[in-house]
Amino acid sequence: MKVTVVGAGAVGASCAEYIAIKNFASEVVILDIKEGFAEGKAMDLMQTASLNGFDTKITGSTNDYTKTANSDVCVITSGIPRKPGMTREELIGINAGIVKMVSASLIEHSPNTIIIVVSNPMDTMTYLVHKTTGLPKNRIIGMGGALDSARFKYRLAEALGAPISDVDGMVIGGHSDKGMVPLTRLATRNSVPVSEFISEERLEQVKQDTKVGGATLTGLLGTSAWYAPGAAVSGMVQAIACDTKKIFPCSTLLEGEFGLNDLCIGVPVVLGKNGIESIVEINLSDAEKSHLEESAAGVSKTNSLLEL
Ligand SMILES: NC(=O)c1ccc[n+]([C@@H]2O[C@H](COP(=O)([O-])OP(=O)(O)OC[C@H]3O[C@@H](n4cnc5c(N)ncnc54)[C@H](O)[C@@H]3O)[C@@H](O)[C@H]2O)c1
Ligand SMILES: O=C(O)C[C@H](O)C(=O)O
Repeated sequence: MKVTVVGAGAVGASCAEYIAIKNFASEVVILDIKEGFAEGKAMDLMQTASLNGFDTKITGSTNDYTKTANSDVCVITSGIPRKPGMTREELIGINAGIVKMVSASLIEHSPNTIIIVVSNPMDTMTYLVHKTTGLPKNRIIGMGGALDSARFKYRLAEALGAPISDVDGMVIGGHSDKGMVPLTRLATRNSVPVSEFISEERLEQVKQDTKVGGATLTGLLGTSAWYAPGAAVSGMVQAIACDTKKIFPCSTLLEGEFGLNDLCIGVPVVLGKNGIESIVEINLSDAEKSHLEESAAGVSKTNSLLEL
């Protein structure tokens, strides 16, 4: 399994590190436009191999896409991150051009690749890759829900006073401060609905804290987060590499599923060797449906800013 990560910045390097540490890929290529940067990150990471016990070969490339040839999975993290006070949507102007150019270059050298889009605004960037590359829909996957769900579980565990491993939950909808739909009704502690343990008010607080998870970290760090994003991507790449058929909420092109059309937004999907193996159309309550529709309207509004 060969994986390319475009963007050797905070998120790209974290993706490469977690993929390598999990030791399921034979090769990871990191590519960046900044001279020598990807090569430096790759060398630094390779010098952790004997310490962390992995055999994945990591190499770097300064914008030379021939080095990425025949990648099975390509992860796009290139682009600017937000600063405190900004929304992800404000990044569209710069990131759309980068994502369009990068995805075309990747596909030129790896026509059979599966693409995972990370750059923000992620749902719109995923839609852009659909509109401009012609790759089949199962091979274009946006990463947002896996991260948002991890943050949801972190907040749930905090509220419950429980270990995170005892908690399960999922966030669907757009990867934006307003658009996330944490499914509190379906969240559990060891199979028991979390509503058995905490009040509606506390659960509402968990929901709100989850939705602004990225903004909270951006406020603390001065730029957006990277560890959990990298770990979330590595989990998705592993599911594809090992054909696990695990369910992740991912941004995918909807063609009638959940009553939505012509946009990419986070819904549960099965990930395996073909990328998105299927969309899992779970039953939503009326309130959840209307939150997902509102979220979709927000994503479509951002999509309309694309010059297609
Ligand atoms: N979807 C998510 O859940 C999620 C999570 C975290 C970050 N992000 C997004 O990921 C992106 C990257 O964040 P970061 O913190 O790593 O930023 P960063 O600035 O640390 O890294 C971005 C890298 O992209 C490189 N780059 C820019 N243009 C390029 C091009 N044309 N070709 C190759 N490389 C190029 C830059 O040189 C830089 O090294 C941002 O848009 C951020 O909002 C998304
Ligand atoms: O918050 C951001 O802008 C980055 C990313 O989308 C995140 O959720 O961490």
